Amino acid sequence: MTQLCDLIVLGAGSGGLATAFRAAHHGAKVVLLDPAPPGGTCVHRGCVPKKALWYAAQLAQQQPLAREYGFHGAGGTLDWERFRQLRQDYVDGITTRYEERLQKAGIQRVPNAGRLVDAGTVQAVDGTRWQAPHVVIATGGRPRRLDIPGFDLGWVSDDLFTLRALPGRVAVVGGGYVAVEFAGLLRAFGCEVSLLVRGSLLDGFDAELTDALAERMQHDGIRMIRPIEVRGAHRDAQGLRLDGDDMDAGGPYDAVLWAVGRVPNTESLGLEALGIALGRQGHVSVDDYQNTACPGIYAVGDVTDRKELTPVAVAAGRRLADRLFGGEPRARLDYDNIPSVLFSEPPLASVGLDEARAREQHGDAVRCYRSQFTPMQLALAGRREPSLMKLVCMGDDERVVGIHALGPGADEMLQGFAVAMKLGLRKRDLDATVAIHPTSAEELVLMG
Ligand SMILES: Cc1cc2nc3c(=O)[nH]c(=O)nc-3n(C[C@H](O)[C@H](O)[C@H](O)COP(=O)(O)OP(=O)(O)OC[C@H]3O[C@@H](n4cnc5c(N)ncnc54)[C@H](O)[C@@H]3O)c2cc1C
Ligand SMILES: NC(=O)c1ccc[n+]([C@@H]2O[C@H](COP(=O)([O-])OP(=O)(O)OC[C@H]3O[C@@H](n4cnc5c(N)ncnc54)[C@H](O)[C@@H]3O)[C@@H](O)[C@H]2O)c1
Repeated sequence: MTQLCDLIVLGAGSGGLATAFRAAHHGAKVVLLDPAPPGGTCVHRGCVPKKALWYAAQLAQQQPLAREYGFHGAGGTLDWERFRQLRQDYVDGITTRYEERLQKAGIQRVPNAGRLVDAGTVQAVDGTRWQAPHVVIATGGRPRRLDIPGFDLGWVSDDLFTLRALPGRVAVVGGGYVAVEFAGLLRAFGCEVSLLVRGSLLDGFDAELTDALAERMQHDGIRMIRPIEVRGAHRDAQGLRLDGDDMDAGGPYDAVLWAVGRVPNTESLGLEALGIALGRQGHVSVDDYQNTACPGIYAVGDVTDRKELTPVAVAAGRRLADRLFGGEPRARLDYDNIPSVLFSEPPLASVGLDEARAREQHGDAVRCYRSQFTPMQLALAGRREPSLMKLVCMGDDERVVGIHALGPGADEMLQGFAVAMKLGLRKRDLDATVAIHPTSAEELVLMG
């Protein structure tokens, strides 16, 4: 028998949950399918457990600084198993709260994968069917696996969250968010880390800041091997070896982390039969309103080819539910100027255009301001570990089109500046703002 409802959501990750909750809030009868516990990548294999690792890494890094400040006996090694349990308890708490909220909101949760059998009908793997005028695809993605010999000898990011012990020597392959974050985290916990990068590091971020970050990572003991194309992996008596092109891939290693991007979960959804086009990498193509080519079917989050960030999936899902059920026919997410933070050491925060893209688009109308300084907390201990901040401005009235910050605190600093940019920030607005002293953030309003 086919059951009827107003909205079917495939996937209970960041995007699917946000869509379902907002639609239910507007009074829609919602069915939410996911074979996994609610939370998706962010809660179980992404942002949340990663940020827990980052907090622990920050504490590890504060210990030498405490000694430099004169603390005696500061320090100690991390009880990995205790920390792993704390992290898991925290994640379990989020999952439980989601389950309670879903029940309270009257959302029917189905612990099964689903696929579309026609435009408004979804079938779960056990054969149960639901029908609705609206179906949202929010099935997210998974780590990309390369078709090269020995790939299975290594880990992907999901595997790092189940580790019972840390490796000694580890190779991280990739140059994006996951590669750089995990290289930094593993290094902070004392692993010997090599980062093998095929092309540019952190494409899309401002090159001046990524160069500074690369320098800092090497200063912290991460061995950077680039440019290198890794063609496979094998094991010998000493450990794991990577097969590179002309360049020496280092090694032997105890572990390899493949961090070579992510692919969307779109294969078994029945989309092609409905005329829904998939992009080159398998993403669902959507318009500005999250509509696919098939009326009544929408997609949000990592399954689309937009920025793969939790707040993006959440915001797109909420806007979509407001449009379908909240009486806001023009509601849609503005994908411009989305801020993001890379939880490296130190963190790298960025919103808007980097200098290269700004110059591509606006030529000589671009003017950049920058400030390089050692934060007081580090300078006090005699360290020279500069932070770098940069404003990218455009036109005679110097509209701020990019803000980039690398340094301690950059992660918490950027959100407010991103609001200002959304409101049309000009350089003169920053000049007119009184600084907060002594902070690192004040540099952003004091650039000459
Ligand atoms: C290591 C790592 C760290 C990250 N850190 C950050 C960060 O710090 N900040 C940030 O903003 N973003 C971060 N991200 C990105 C963020 O996790 C994703 O952008 C976000 O989770 C995307 O949400 P989503 O709802 O689109 O998909 P997902 O969260 O992946 O959820 C998709 C859900 O769909 C389910 N599903 C799949 N197929 C089906 C089916 N056929 N039927 C029903 N259900 C199905 C899956 O089980 C899953 O639960 C990180 C990602 C990774 C991998
Ligand atoms: N802090 C955060 O907000 C955060 C953290 C992690 C992930 N994310 C999100 O998740 C997305 C995915 O992150 P990611 O790091 O998996 O992907 P990514 O797209 O950021 O980086 C993939 C990297 O793999 C490299 N690569 C691809 N194929 C390769 C190959 N065959 N050999 C060697 N290198 C190869 C690419 O050149 C690139 O450097 C990010 O784009 C980001 O949106 C966000």
